[in-house]
Amino acid sequence: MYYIIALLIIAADQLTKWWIIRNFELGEQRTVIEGFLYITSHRNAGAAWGILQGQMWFFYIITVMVIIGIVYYIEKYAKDQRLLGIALGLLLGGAIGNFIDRVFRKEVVDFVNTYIFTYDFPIFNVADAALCVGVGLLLIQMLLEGRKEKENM
Ligand SMILES: CCC[C@@H]1OC(=O)[C@@H](C)C[C@H](C)CCCCC(=O)CCC[C@@H](CC)/C=C\C=C(/COC)CC[C@@H](O)[C@@H](O)C[C@H](O)CNC1=O
Repeated sequence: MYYIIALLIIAADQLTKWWIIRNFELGEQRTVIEGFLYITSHRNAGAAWGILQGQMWFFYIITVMVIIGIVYYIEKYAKDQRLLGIALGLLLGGAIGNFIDRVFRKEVVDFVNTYIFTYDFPIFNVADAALCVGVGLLLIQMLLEGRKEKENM
């Protein structure tokens, strides 16, 4: 079930990246919301904030470990915990989405360019957004889990 979430994320991620590559010159920018949201065709051969540029083997190893860990957790724990399953599905989709880029393109296609309170946030893509939402949901799940344990004490 949660694999469907991952598949939807991968499809949305790869479709948007494909659309960007077909319709945008590298570096081309189009305004969506003046001063807040732009679409900018960008490439990143590293991880968040462009760290570890070109370290593809490192990314392959980390991503494969992340994917194995997520599938293990889905099989073991997400049967009865919906929020956990959704978070893991988002993380799985995001990790695979960027993994596909790294394997076939040796770099990740980014295009969402937001200025959050004038801070030029790094340009990201659907896969990154899914990863971040997944991380956020995991944190919420852990907080809820912690509270439940306290109540049961
Ligand atoms: C989101 C994880 C980044 C993603 O990790 C992945 O692929 C995973 C599955 C594989 C990595 C090799 C391992 C994780 C490295 C951890 C990391 O990097 C610190 C994460 C902080 C994060 C909190 C969760 C903040 C937010 C950042 C950004 C996302 O904002 C929405 C900026 C994204 C832009 O710099 C964009 O150029 C990035 C480019 O698309 C490649 N993306 C990746 O490497």
